[in-house]
Amino acid sequence: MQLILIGFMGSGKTTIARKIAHHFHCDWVDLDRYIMQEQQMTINEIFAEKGQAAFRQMEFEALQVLIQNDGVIATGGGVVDDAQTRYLIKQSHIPIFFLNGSYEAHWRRVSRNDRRPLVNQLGHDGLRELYYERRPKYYRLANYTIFFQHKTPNMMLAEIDVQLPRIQKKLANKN
Ligand SMILES: Nc1ncnc2c1ncn2[C@@H]1O[C@H](COP(=O)(O)OP(=O)(O)O)[C@@H](O)[C@H]1O
Ligand SMILES: O=C(O)C1=C[C@@H](OP(=O)(O)O)[C@@H](O)[C@H](O)C1
Ligand SMILES: [Mg+2]
Repeated sequence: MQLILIGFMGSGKTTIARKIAHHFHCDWVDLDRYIMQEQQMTINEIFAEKGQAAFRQMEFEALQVLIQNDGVIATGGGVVDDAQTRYLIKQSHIPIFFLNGSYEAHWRRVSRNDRRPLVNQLGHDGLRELYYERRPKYYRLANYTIFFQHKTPNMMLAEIDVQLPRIQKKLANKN
C-alpha cells in the first residue's frame, strides 16, 4: 500500500497519515520528521541556519528514497513549490490525496504553535498569499481532493478508503 498526502500547513497530513497506516496495517512516514532525524535539527533550525532552498532540496532527496518504500507519506506543505519535487511525486504513480480547506481553517490550526518557520515569518496575511499561490498546484498534482472542514480524522479515512481502489486501478494502467 502506497499513498501520498499533500496540502497546506495545518491541513492534517501528519495526523491523517498515522490513521491511514493504522487502518491498512502499513508503515507511515512524516517528511518533516524524517528530515529532522537525518539532519539532527528542528525545522526552525534548518530554515534559520541553512535556508529554505536547502530545505526544499532535502525534501526532494528524502522523497527520492521514501517513494521506494511501502507505506503512507505525509509531505510538508511546501513540496509543491519545487518543480523537481512535483515531478518526482507525479511520476511515482503513487495515489496522491490533497487535504483541502479554507485559509482561515488552516490558520486556526497553525497559529497555535511556533514549530513552522513560515507561519512565524509571514504572519496571517503573508501566509494567506502563499496559500492562494500554492492551492492550484495541489489541485493539479492530486488524484483526489478531500475537504477537511467539519470532518473527523475517521471521516477522512473513510473517504480515502472508498476512493483508493479506483485511483489505484487508474494509476496501475499507466505503469
Ligand atoms: N480532522 C481533524 N479535525 C480536527 N483537528 C485536526 C484534524 N486533522 C488535524 N487536526 C489538528 O490540526 C493541527 C495540524 O495538523 P497536522 O497533522 O500537523 O497538519 P499538517 O501536517 O498538514 O501541517 C494539529 O493540531 C492536529 O491535531
Ligand atoms: O508549507 C511549508 O513550506 C512547510 C510546511 C511544514 O510542514 P506541514 O505542512 O506538515 O506543516 C514544514 O515542512 C515546514 O515548516 C515548511
Ligand atoms: Mg505535518
